Amino acid sequence: MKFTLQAKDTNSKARAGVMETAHGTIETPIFMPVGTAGTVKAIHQHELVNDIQAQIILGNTYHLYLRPGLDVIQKAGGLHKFNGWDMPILTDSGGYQVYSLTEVRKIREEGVTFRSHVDGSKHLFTPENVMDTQRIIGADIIMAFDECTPYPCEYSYARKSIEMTHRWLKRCCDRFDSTEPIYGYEQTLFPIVQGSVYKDLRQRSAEVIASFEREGNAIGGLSVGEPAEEMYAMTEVVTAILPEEKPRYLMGVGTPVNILENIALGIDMFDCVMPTRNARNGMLFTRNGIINIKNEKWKDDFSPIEAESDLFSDKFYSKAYLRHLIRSQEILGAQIASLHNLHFYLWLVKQAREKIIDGTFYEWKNKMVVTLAQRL
Ligand SMILES: CNc1nc2c(CC[C@H]3O[C@@H](OC)[C@H](OC)[C@@H]3O)c3nc(N)[nH]c(=O)c3cc2[nH]1
Repeated sequence: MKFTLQAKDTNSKARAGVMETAHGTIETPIFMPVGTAGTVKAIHQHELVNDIQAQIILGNTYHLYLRPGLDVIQKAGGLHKFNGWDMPILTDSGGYQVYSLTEVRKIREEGVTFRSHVDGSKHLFTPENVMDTQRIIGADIIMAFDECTPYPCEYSYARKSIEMTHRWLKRCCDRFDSTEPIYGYEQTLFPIVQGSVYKDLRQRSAEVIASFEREGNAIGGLSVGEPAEEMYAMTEVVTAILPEEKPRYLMGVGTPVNILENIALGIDMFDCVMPTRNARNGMLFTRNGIINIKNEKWKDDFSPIEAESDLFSDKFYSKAYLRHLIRSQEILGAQIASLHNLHFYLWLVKQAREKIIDGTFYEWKNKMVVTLAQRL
């Protein structure tokens, strides 16, 4: 996977670049719609490509391993063939899900045993078998098996945890580098920096991750409930150490404001369930601020969802109609709101990229973060 830096902001650490994968190119900064179980919830493939110009989507090892199962995905010829998305895919390793979705789990040096949240069956994830699983899924970018520490987390626990995450990373690299792609195209492994909210642990983890010299690097263990200032402080510490010429992926982030602030801190790639999950509950992100469409004030507002947007459904449907759909829990409500939010997130990072290239990012970012936080 090749990464070319195209522009760097002079007033911040923001940068614009392009990643080249076996399934196409990705222009950064980029937002990656989350398609946990092999689908971006409520969105059709042609909408992802044509309406919101998504460039890469996410899948998740934990979910896909449990359902539909690796046999189905392998028989299909990999996830791209299975869900018909012939552009780049990134899969997370499942480490986070094992901690966030399962009750009964044990973390050992060997790996993590857990019970499926689907049918209670028992499973073991190890650095080795999670690499094999991601080979079978066939994502272009795969993530190392790590421990995402909770927030808050004792310093002593976080210190022990990064050492295990680093030992697991070595096992991931050994396994990945000694196996071949199954479907004939190259895959890339990203390691993940941990260290909770402790500056010295973040520095140590970033140095160890950088020393593996992989083609891209991720920052984990954030967006787990810590205050935004802590997230920004840790990101700043880590981006000062991760190599400038490799893409940086901040996992699970975030709100539109989080994304702009972290672009300014040198992050290139983002993923978050907020645009789709919150859409289903009626929370719309717009260039003028946040709309809670369920609010009484939109009851007879027949103006378009977002008149300035170039998305057909933003102009075609009214706020009053979408409010009715969401309150009635109509499927169309989830579809319209999810497409709107994803379109907005992709528009926002595209705007950031263009401003970085034309040298106006910093002033634009400082104005936008005020506007985007407004409740309309
Ligand atoms: C939300 N905040 C957050 N997400 C995070 C994720 C992805 C969640 C993954 O789960 C699914 O979304 C819930 C997505 O999977 C498609 C995402 O990639 C993380 N993954 C790993 N391996 N390590 C981390 O330290 C980590 C931290 C996170 N913080």
